Amino acid sequence: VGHCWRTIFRSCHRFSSNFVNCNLATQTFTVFLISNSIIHLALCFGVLYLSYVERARQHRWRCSDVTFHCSDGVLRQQWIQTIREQLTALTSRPKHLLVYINPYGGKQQGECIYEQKVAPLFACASISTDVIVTEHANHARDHLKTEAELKKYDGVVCVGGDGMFSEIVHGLVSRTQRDNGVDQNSPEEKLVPCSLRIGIIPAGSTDCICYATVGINDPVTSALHVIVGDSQPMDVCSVHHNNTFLRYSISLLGYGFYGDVLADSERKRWMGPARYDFSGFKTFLTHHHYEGAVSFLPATDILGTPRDKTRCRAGYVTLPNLCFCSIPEYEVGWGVVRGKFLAINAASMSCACPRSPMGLSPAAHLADGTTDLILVRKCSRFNFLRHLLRHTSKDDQFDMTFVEVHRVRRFRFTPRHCQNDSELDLRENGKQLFSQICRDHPACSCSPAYSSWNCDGEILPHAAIEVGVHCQLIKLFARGIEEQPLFEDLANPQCAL
Ligand SMILES: CCCCCCCCCCCCC/C=C/[C@@H](O)[C@H](CO)NC(=O)CCCCCCCCCCCCCCC
Ligand SMILES: Nc1ncnc2c1ncn2[C@@H]1O[C@H](COP(=O)(O)OP(=O)(O)OP(=O)(O)O)[C@@H](O)[C@H]1O
Ligand SMILES: [Ca+2]
Repeated sequence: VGHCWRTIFRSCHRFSSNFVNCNLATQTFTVFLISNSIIHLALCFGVLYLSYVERARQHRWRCSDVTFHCSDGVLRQQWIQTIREQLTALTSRPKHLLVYINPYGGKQQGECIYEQKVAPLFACASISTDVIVTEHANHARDHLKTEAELKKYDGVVCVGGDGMFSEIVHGLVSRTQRDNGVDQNSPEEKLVPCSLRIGIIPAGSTDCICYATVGINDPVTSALHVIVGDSQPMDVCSVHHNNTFLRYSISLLGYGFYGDVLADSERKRWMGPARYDFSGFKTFLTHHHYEGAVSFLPATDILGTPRDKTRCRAGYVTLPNLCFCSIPEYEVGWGVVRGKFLAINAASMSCACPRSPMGLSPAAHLADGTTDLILVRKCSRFNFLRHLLRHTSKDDQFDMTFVEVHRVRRFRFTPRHCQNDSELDLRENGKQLFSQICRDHPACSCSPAYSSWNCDGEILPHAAIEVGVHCQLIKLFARGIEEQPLFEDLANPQCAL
């Protein structure tokens, strides 16, 4: 027994000092905290094997093993029973998951990443899975919307990028609204939150949702967040045009620069993730601006502003905002900005990604019911480059005379020249007109009348849109970015999950 305790205590530092509370006189003990980290327990010839989650550098999590020897059979049984009881008490952990793999996302490694890195971990944690490798775009969305037997599952996992995640969100949100008789076409309707959590195994080009909710794009780390049953609520924006539902957005709604980058990059999918840099460079040189009016409802009843130095981190709790405000009621508080813009961006979360580790709006929150509306007015190429460059450092990209940022609950955009339903025709005519003019004056610097909205990596068919934020409509298997412990501290008790 003495040897057993020594082994345990030698291992304690890896979990927590509270790992074992032992009374040697009565030989009673309790195990706590550690159970959060354990993902597998096995007994073989009197030896107890535990697999557990351990933190590594830069928000990475890894799976490790520890072995306990105990010659006392009764004590051994007590240990196993206690740990099993603790594990059973962890009801937030998923047991059965529905997994969708996009074999064509990012560098087309989705299937390989899942088979080699994720499936073995799920098996080790006794999680059963139904796996669907998608055969075409919107396969996962339509399956979730109409066919999937959702009652069988504790969560849905997607292996792919932001586009694949967006499919899952559209499938789940639409299904939930249909099941609850909610009309998605009404912009004022309060949507019903989805009950199933979503896991993202990053295998795309940007993977911004994963990066901004976990802190790193690493399939093993994301799989471990699913296994331990983390839960991170997230805001979702609904986008409408003339009382018709268009799409949901979770990360970026971008008109002008990011719309044009996406439109150009879609034609270069064969380039893989590098297409964004190529199209980004090209769009930067093109330097188009767009005219229009942005009206918005500022979020006045919240703590924090987009210019704060605070960041949305794990453990930051926001109460769900129960008032999804109907437009007429709040018409009074709306502000309007008119002008010529290089970019109009709405970031419902930081949009941090490897290209921009702090993101488009570093202080944005994942689940506060607001989106940060960033307006970049027409300026010189040099100034726009300065603004873009600040996304790659800690400098404040909003501290420039041509940039303004508002934390809002709703907003509308109306492009200049926009007239009701004929907007699309105008868009086409506008393009023709523009190309005609530019053929006639090749050196002119005029811009086309319309850009496109980049809605989480999808192009929207209308320029005039109305957007509302739905607070905490979905939940992810994540916990937000954790404050990073020093590497020396990783073996410290405070580092228990
Ligand atoms: C000078 C370097 C400046 C770098 C500035 C980088 C800022 C990058 C901010 C990225 C924000 C991504 C937000 C996430 C959006 C996702 O829902 C969506 C779907 O995956 N991804 C994109 O639309 C993909 C959007 C990808 C946009 C890439 C833009 C690259 C710009 C490059 C400009 C080069 C100018 C060089 C001049 C010499
Ligand atoms: N089997 C498939 N064949 C073709 N397209 C698919 C298939 N499955 C999913 N898709 C579509 O592929 C698009 C891109 O996928 P995904 O988001 O996984 O990768 P990505 O675009 O490289 O990454 P990111 O969105 O992070 O930039 C998605 O919009 C999705 O609808
Ligand atoms: Ca938000």
